[in-house]
This record gives sequence, structure tokens and C-alpha cells, in this order.
Amino acid sequence: MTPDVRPLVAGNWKMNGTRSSLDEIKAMAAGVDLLNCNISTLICPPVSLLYVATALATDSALEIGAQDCHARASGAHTGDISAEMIADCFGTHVIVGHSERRTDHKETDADVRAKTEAAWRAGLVAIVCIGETEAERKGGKTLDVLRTQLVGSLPDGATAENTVIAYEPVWAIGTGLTPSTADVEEAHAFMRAELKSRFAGEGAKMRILYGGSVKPNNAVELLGVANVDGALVGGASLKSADFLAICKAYETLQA
Ligand SMILES: O=C[C@H](O)COP(=O)(O)O
Repeated sequence: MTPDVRPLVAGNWKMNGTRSSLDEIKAMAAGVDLLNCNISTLICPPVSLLYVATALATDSALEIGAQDCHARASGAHTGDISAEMIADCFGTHVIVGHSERRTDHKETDADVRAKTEAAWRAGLVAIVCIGETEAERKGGKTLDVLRTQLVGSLPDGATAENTVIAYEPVWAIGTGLTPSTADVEEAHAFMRAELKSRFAGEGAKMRILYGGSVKPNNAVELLGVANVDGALVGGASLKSADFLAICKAYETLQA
């Protein structure tokens, strides 16, 4: 199958959203079909809304995914959800290794690698998150951290079809701070080179998203950087108007 390598604007609702938020999903599903640009779009609501969200988005180009999965397909793992369960709810993607999971649940690169394999096993696209902390950036360790996380979190067999990378500087998440475009460009060029060296042609095509305080007012600037193939959006993905405004950055960038 030909991989979808169009820019991807993905929303991560984190632990936000109740049944009343389903109106936002409906508005997003309608809105993405009116975009005048060639992108893919995805919303990852909390798992409580997953099944209804996929039903609401059925006739739309908007895809629906989840924010985490367990490495195993089933079993005695109270409170967890498997990649197979996400696929059973018609989810298409799963975020793995988000920095909030790495911090809150002490997830390691090995855990993220196992979850990525679980996503593939269930036929999902894995969105593998990596990124440096503020201390690591200040210590000049950003590229080393990115290399280590890429090596540790990505199993052999990653392709442009089954994997998306999301670069999220931890200090930029939810803070309103963003790296300079030069810093984003450097990080993405570095990740591209690493991916090409390990996965050859697949690494050249694999999408690398930027995440961390992407908003309607900075989307054109950030998404226009070389090797930035989309965004992973947190806070600004909760409201359809903001999410669609970020998607519309591509109407400008692709014009
Ligand atoms: O997964 C999304 C990111 O953590 C970014 O969140 P944010 O857009 O609220 O900074």
C-alpha cells in the first residue's frame, strides 16, 4: 500500500474532553472536508470518547486515534487498553512515548519500542514521541537525547506507513514557549539524517511532526520549516476553530 506521507495535523486531547466535547469532533469532521489543502488530520481524544468519536467521523477525512496503548494484546492489566482494542474501536493511530507518559508512568525507551510494535501488530500507525527537557537543552544535549530516544524507541521495521515521529521539546509543551525556527530546523534535519541512515528510503519519507505550543498564530512559521511534516497539537486541538485554523496553515504553505 502507498503510505500516506501528506503533512499530518494531529490533535492530542490528553485527559480533557467529556461527552459535550463530541460537538467539537463533529465540527472538526465537517471542517477538515472543507480544507483547501492536501493534508491528513487526526484527533486523539481520551479513550472514553474513542468509539463515539470514530462513529462521528466515519464519513469524514478526519481520523481518530488514541493516546497510549499497552504492549500486550489482552490480559490482567487493570486500567490499560491494548492496540487491538483501539483498532476494534476503528482508531487508526496511537501516540506512544509522549513525555507525559515517560514522566508520569516512568516509561522507558524499551517500553515505547514495545508499544510501537504493539501498534503495528494491531495495524495502527504509531506516533512515536521524543524530545529533550529544558535541562538537556541548556546542557547542549538536545541532539544526543534525540539520537538515543530514536534508537531506543524505534524497532527495526519502521516505515513511512506504520510510523510517524513527533518531536516535542518537553519545555515547549503547554508553556507557550517554542524553539526558534532555526532550532526546529536543526533538530528536524538531525532526525531526518538519523532516520535515513537507519531506514534508508523509508526514513527519507517518514513524517516528523513538531509539537509544543503550536497555535493558530505560529502554525505557518513552524510548519513551514524544512523537514517539519505536520504538528502534534495539545491545547489548541480542543476547540475545532483553533484546530482547523492550524490545519489551514497548509492552505498558505501549499498555495
Ligand atoms: O501532544 C501534544 C503536545 O504535548 C503539545 O501540547 P501543547 O500544544 O498544549 O503544547
